[in-house]
Amino acid sequence: MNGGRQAVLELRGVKQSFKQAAGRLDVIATADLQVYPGEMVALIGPSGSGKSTLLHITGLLEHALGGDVIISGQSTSEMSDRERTRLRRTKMGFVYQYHHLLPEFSALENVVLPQMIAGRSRRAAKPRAVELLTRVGLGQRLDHRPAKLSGGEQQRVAIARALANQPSILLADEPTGNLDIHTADDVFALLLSLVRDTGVAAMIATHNLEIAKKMDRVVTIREGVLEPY
Ligand SMILES: Nc1ncnc2c1ncn2[C@@H]1O[C@H](COP(=O)(O)OP(=O)(O)OP(=O)(O)O)[C@@H](O)[C@H]1O
Repeated sequence: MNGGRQAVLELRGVKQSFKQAAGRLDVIATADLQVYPGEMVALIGPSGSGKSTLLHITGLLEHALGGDVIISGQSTSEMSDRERTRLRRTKMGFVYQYHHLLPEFSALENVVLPQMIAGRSRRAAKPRAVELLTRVGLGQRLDHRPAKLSGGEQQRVAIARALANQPSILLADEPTGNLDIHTADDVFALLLSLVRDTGVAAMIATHNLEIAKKMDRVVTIREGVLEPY
C-alpha cells in the first residue's frame, strides 16, 4: 500500500529460468515490484538481461517458475489460462517493438476490433477509436491500412489500440526500438503524454536512459534481480 492506495500491479518473488543447450539459465532470480495507478515505471537493463521475459510474465503471456503477479489485488498464480486471458483483455494493453497491426484492416478497424473482442458493440467502439486515433495525430488517416502508413504512424495506431479497452496497466517493450531517432522521440513523447492523460499505470522497457528518466521511476534487472536504478 502507498498512502492507502492499492497497487494496480504487484510482482512478488517472481522467478524465471530457461533450459538452454549450455545448461539452465536463471534469467530472473527474484523480481518484486509495486506499481500504483497512473505511475510510469521504466525497465532498463542490457540486452539479454530479462526485460522482455519480465514483461511477458507481468502481462500473463508466460508463466513464471515461481512467485506471483497480482493485478488490482487479484493473485494470478493459481488462475486458469481462461481467467488469465480475461484479465489480460480487460486490464492490460500492450505495445511491442513491432506494431503487429492486422494488415488487411484500416487503422480505425485495428482500434475498433479489440474493443469488440472485449464485448463492446461496433457502435460503441467506433467513437472511442476515432477519439484515440485523433489524439495520436491520425484523425485524417482513419481509413488507411498499415502498409500505407509510415513506421511512426503504425506505432501510433498500435498505441491507440493498446489503450482502446481503457486498460489499467500498459506494458510496452521497446515501443520505439524500430524507429529512427527523430521519430522515436516524437512517438515516445506522445506515449508519455497519453499515459499521463489517461492515468493508466505503465511499465515500459527501453534501452534509452534519457527516455527512462522522464518516467516516475526507473528499475533495472541486475544479475537477475529487479532493483531500483
Ligand atoms: N523461451 C526461452 N527459452 C530459452 N531461453 C530464453 C527464452 N526466452 C528468453 N530466453 C533467454 O533469456 C534471456 C533474457 O531474454 P530477454 O529477451 O528477456 O532479454 P531482454 O532484456 O528483453 O533483451 P533485449 O534487450 O535484447 O530485448 C536471454 O538470454 C534469452 O536468450
